[in-house]
Amino acid sequence: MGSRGHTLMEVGADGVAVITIVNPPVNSLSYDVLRSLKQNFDQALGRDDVKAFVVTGAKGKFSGGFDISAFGDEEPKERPKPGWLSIEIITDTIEAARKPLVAAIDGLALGGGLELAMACNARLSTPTAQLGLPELQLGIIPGLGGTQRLPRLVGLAKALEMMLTSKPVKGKEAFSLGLVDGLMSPDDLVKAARQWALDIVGHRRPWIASLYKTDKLEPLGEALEILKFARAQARKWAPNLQHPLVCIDVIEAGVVAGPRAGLWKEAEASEILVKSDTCKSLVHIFFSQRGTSKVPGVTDLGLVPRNVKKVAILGGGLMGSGIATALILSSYPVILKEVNEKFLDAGINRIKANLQSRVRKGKLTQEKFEKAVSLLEGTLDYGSFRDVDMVIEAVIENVSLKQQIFADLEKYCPPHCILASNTSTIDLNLIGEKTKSKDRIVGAHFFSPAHVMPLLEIVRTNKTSPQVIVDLLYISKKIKKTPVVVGNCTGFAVNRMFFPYTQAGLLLVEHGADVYQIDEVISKFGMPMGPFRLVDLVGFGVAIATGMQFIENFPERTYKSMLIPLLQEDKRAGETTRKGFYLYDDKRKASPDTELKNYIEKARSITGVSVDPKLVKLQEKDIIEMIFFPVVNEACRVLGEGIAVKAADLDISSVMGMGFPPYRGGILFWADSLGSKYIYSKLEKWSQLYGEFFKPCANLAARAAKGIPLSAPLEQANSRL
Ligand SMILES: C[C@H](O)CC(=O)SCCNC(=O)CCNC(=O)[C@H](O)C(C)(C)COP(=O)(O)OP(=O)(O)OC[C@H]1O[C@@H](n2cnc3c(N)ncnc32)[C@H](O)[C@@H]1OP(=O)(O)O
Repeated sequence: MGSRGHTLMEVGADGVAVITIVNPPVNSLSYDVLRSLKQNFDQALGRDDVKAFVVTGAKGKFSGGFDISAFGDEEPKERPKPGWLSIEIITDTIEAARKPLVAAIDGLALGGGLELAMACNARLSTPTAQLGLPELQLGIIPGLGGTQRLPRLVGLAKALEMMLTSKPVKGKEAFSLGLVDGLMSPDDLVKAARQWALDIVGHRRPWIASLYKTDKLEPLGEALEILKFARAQARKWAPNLQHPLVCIDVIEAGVVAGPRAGLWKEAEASEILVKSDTCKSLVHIFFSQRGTSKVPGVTDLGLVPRNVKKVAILGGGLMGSGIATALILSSYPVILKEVNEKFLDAGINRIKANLQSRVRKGKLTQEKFEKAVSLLEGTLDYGSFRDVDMVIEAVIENVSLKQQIFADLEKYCPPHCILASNTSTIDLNLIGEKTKSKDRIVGAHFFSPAHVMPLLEIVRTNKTSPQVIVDLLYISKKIKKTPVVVGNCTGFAVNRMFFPYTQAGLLLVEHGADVYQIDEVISKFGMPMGPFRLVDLVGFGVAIATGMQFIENFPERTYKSMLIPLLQEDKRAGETTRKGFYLYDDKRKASPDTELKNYIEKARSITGVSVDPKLVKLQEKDIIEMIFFPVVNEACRVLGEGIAVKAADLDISSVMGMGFPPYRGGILFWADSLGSKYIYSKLEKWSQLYGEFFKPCANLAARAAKGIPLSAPLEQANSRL
């Protein structure tokens, strides 16, 4: 690989050496950049005409932090021992230099970027720059002194909050916290930083080494209490993760034994964490999330997204109103169409309620609320569809209704208008059957609640034009969703992969496993909720309707249980009826129901299944495998059929669509950590014991036979067969 960035140094007549980090797109700190920085620095330290330094980043960005793609470099020659970077370079060379340094921060200073800035003797930033230490999101801790310097600049409580939540602060807040010393406009930034540096030289401003500041640190007793509280929070928020606790330990070492001891502990812990499975998984998620918008044959054609100025939404129900909320929040004018005044009012009120809830949580100002509402217009006919650029249909899942709607849309919308459906299961070719506009029909499958959930499944048929996909990819970025482009099939990628999730649960329960134990184990694994709590939330009406789709399309591998229909017969249809697999109180808190066993017995007698003693006494590991391996199996099918472009897209879909724990890297990344052979052999065994539902698919079987990872590209798997 070629050079990964460098720094540029320019020495002015004023005696200030300005070092600029140049490594597009985010000026990350690669080893090349760090080496170049050190060279510049060493050189200028020896020059008599240099009195002081300013460090800044090219093109309005200070630095996005250490180069994440270099995490995997096993033993780079540049990293001879722990602490080489953070102690020898950042602390003993830069912070301890005989000439002062000022950081000029525009755009962003994240992770190692902010850590470098904190080692400078002062920091100036623009009011909108983002400053933060998001390392925990990657399974590591700040490793260039951030755990030591941030608490000394902003106090322990705030520093812990910033590190544990990974959330950056804006320049303006950073100034009020004491993290930066002055705010400047982007145009004045470097000039002001030069002057600041000269002022330090001339003793007109203090020469501060952040590492030894103590005025912001809380007194020891209080500090220990804060750390204790943070530990309790970290255990509660992320019970499966070690590194937040390691971060707190490292911070504590600095507070108790002094910052140098803290630096050493930080360096040693970083060395271990960067090699951990958690870090590898989270780095995989970081790059995979950015990779979903690179679609071969679509985004490599040089197409430019068209300007979508106005969107129409059909249907103001839960989905339609959520989608409208997401769009107006991102400044898209929206027309909401309903069939009568009553439904239209209800839809508009739902949208307003979505926005108001944001205002209440402090996430939206009243002014922005009003602006968003002003972008919304209600209608009962197609009259105003003349100038819309995109329509999203979000009516009930009824094929003939949708066919009629799309035929109407073709008549009333301009010929360039994108015709999208939010269907979660129905074949798009069927929906567009009565039109001649198949090239502009596309699926825009949002997840409920649409204004909150981060995933957008973009479904293309073999007729959808690449331009339409490019347009939708752009819109998804604008409305802050992660897009994943998938092919057309029953359930598309997410619902199809996860339909065995509930089914596996039902199969286990009919064979004697316990509903509540399954949910508990699966939650502990890291899912937001187990299969039974989830189906209660979704509601049995929807669950049965989608179940029917799967029975129709994949009869051989659908486990047919009567348990949910039996419960529904008794008006137990999930959370909305206060009874499903759980009982719900006024506050929607779920508790187990002793009556459930009667229904299970009845279901068992209908299916003719008897209790299997082995499945009554399942270990945690068995439950996890029996619930998730069928999901992995379906993911392999989706991949094998080309419904998903690459395995990483399914990892992102599982994390963002279903809440699969990101620190396990997504469904297939996790599966690969166990091995295709192992998963195959388990599924094969269960399929003999419990039927076709578990039968490994051809793609999985082929990979297991050759020992190829499930995430390896398809050509690789095929070519070696
Ligand atoms: C030792 C130290 O303590 C360890 C560290 O510093 S770890 C790194 C800490 N820094 C971070 O976690 C920041 C990570 N980056 C981000 O959050 C976001 O990329 C950002 C806010 C900087 C920019 O966001 P945005 O403008 O939406 O652009 P985004 O698409 O995310 O990134 C642009 C490109 O830069 C890459 N990139 C961003 N940050 C990177 C980094 N730190 N290292 C390597 N590549 C990076 C992305 O992969 C993407 O590449 P692509 O164009 O090939 O897909």
